[in-house]
Amino acid sequence: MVVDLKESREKIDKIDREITRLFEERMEVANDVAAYKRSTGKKVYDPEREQQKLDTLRGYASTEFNETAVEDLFRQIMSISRKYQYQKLGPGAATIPFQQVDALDVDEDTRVVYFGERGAFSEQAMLEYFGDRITAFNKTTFRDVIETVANGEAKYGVVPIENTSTGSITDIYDLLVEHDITIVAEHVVKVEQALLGVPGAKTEDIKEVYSHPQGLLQCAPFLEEHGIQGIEYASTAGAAKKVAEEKEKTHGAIASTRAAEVFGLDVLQERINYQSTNFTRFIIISNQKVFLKDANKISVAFEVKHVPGALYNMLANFYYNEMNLTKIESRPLHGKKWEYRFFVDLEGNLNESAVENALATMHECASNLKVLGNFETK
Ligand SMILES: C=C(O[C@@H]1C=C(C(=O)O)C=C[C@H]1O)C(=O)O
Repeated sequence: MVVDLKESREKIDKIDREITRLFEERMEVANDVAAYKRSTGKKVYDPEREQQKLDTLRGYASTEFNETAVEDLFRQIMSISRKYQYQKLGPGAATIPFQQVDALDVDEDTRVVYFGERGAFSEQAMLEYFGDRITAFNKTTFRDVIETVANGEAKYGVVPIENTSTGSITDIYDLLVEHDITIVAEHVVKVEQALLGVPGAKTEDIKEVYSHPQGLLQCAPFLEEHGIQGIEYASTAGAAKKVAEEKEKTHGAIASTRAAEVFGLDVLQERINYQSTNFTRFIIISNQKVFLKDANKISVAFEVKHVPGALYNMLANFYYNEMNLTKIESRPLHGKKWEYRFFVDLEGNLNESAVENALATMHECASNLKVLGNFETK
């Protein structure tokens, strides 16, 4: 005979009430443990003890399904217990080698390196973020920008990391883990492409345009409509420079209106990109591990073992600590076939106990965990 639903639910209600009572009793004990740890300076997280507990509890389960389920359940319970302990201990319980600052250290002598040529969108991002009271210079490859910051030749660097139309700029992700640098800020630029030509030229004169492949793609309908041939070039601002040097009336460039100013070109037509929501996110990097007090996004990189559940357990740290995951990206690990490094963006500030808790546990679940930065996103 089938048991009545009402009857089953009443049973479940009773069991759940008992589980809640026991859970609260357990948390009371965790409070005692926190007090003990505070007085002895012992670390909150004890992975050996947790592993022993999981093994023992699995042994109590009567089916294979329940073995996994019990492990899953107690991973969560212990994570919550740790989160509670970190809260009781207050900030600084987990050691994160980042220093909070009220503002970034910037003055007229501060050297800032940006990617690309003058007039590039990276330069625009830099000027919008820092203003012009800095000492700016450029490097034409991502690697050079990153190395210039890593070795201290520049205090800050500005590079693109993501575009709304084309996605992540993966080279930057790889370079971020290769060097000891930190993301200290981000800045989003609305990318508006313009048709530039030599002074006096008209749109009808243009037969060929130079631009970065992205620029050509973003303006493809315009080029087709006007019967203009697109030719790929290293960067948008570089294309503007080339057109200015050639002084050929039939040659144009797709670049920013700023590039026109820089290289003395005319803006023949503004906003020729067909997608109006064309934004690029730039990051400001530093070789100092600092974060601003209003920082609300954390970027981390990590690797996990090539075993079932490895990524699940890693991501569970965020869920258990109520950290909203806003982006995940994976990049191939060199020398390891079909294995990946993960890049995750999370909402949070390094001062929060939930974040400290998550990071302390993440260190145990992953290898080569690197906090790439904690910065403000608007
Ligand atoms: C409660 C403790 O702190 C942490 C939480 C645990 C738990 O909830 O069982 C176990 C080990 C520690 O990582 C403890 O050290 O016993």
